[in-house]
Amino acid sequence: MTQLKPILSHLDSIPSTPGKFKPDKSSLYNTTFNRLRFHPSLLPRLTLWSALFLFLILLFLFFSPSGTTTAASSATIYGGKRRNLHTATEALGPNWDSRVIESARPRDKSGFTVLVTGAAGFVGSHVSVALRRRGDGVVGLDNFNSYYETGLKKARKSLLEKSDVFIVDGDINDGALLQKLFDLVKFTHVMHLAAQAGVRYAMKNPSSYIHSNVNGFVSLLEACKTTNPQPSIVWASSSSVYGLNSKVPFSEKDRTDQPASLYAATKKAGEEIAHTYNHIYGLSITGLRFFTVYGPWGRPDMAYYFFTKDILRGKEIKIYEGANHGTVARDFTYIDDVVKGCLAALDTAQKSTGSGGKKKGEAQLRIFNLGNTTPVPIGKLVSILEKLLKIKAKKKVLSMPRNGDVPFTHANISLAQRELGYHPTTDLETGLKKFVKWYVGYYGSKKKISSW
Ligand SMILES: O=C(O)[C@H]1O[C@H](OP(=O)(O)OP(=O)(O)OC[C@H]2O[C@@H](n3ccc(=O)[nH]c3=O)[C@H](O)[C@@H]2O)[C@H](O)[C@@H](O)[C@@H]1O
Repeated sequence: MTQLKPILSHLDSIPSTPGKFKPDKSSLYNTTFNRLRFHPSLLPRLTLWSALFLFLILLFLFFSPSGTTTAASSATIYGGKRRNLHTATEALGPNWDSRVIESARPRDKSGFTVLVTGAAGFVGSHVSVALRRRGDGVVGLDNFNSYYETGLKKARKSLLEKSDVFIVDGDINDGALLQKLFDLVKFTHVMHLAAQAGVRYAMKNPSSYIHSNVNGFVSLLEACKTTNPQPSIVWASSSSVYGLNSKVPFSEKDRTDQPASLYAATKKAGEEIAHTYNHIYGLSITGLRFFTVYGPWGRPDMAYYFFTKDILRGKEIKIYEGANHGTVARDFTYIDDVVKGCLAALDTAQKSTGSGGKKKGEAQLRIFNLGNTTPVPIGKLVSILEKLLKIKAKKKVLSMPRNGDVPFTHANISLAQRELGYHPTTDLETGLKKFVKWYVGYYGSKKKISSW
């Protein structure tokens, strides 16, 4: 197979990292010296004391936490990498503020100005491009963490730059950075897609879920609530909130109090937190429950993605089955359909009602399923991939481990159909065909991939 070009050549970077806060090392001891009158007999003692004093200062600067006492840190969330979140403006890159302002500018006055968190992520990059294409102003925010290959996130960022979308390299937990962004730009909307995703990884790194999906969300809502005017917020919840719910298809009215994973629990917590901020501060908030979103520029931690990789490399793949050899199935939803749902949610979002951190009236609070309504067994997913890749997979069928996975998902989308005009049109085979085409183009020829 010949090498194929990435199919999303419309998608876009400025490397910049929140740097360390530089303490003002002003000469604290100068005044002491000036007050002393010189006497020759004082010289040795003076030298000794000054040296000691200087040593103590250096010792303090060396061992004190980098930054001020207010500097938050996301230390050890990812592989022990310490990252100071207190933002030094200069560390955001040259002319970052003018780049933010430029990127935020809509093509015409009726356009939105949207802050997209998680803009270097799978859904975030697609939504950012779609918004920019129709003329909205878009500023991205992403911490480029190493949960999966950062090269892929950087490649998405480069594509976004080609569409004139600037991504700020920063964390939603960094309140000082959010403040700077909200001071610079009057965002009409926030599309909050930054999250710690993945169901099974929650057993390996639980704190990363609390950090991003709970603390991070609250940090963002705090910034939104105080800014004036308050933006309308649309954010990514998850089908996983239905957990052990057995009533199908899943409707927004069904119970969501039996999460099967910590990931699901943090998304459910997000929905409750959204309720609180809507209730107290008048923020207009719409949550979208995504159902296993897949497609080009997808997430390498998801089954369809690493199955493709492993089939191409001739590596065995594990296919889970439920109790009594029950079928495990997912309501796989193609990225373009989800993007349409996200844009429709932004378009129908009412304004927030609060100002100056105070509620002025009731505000909109919504939740929608964004699924495909056609659950597909995992075995079928694999056979479609085999057909598209023209390679027989080495399969191992085993009982689903107790890892947070749920046996099936199936969306009832009538609410989103009615209120958002959401009509998904892509079946799994069509969507996977586009994914495989992209995958081979992105990673190289089949021959090259299998020799990794
Ligand atoms: O829609 C959602 O709410 C969720 O969809 C996905 O979660 P999931 O549906 O579990 O997607 P995958 O991790 O790609 O798993 C898909 C299916 O493959 C199965 N699987 C996974 C891994 C494996 O080795 N073998 C296997 O059969 C899983 O049990 C599951 O049924 C995303 O990873 C979540 O971030 C998202 O919130």
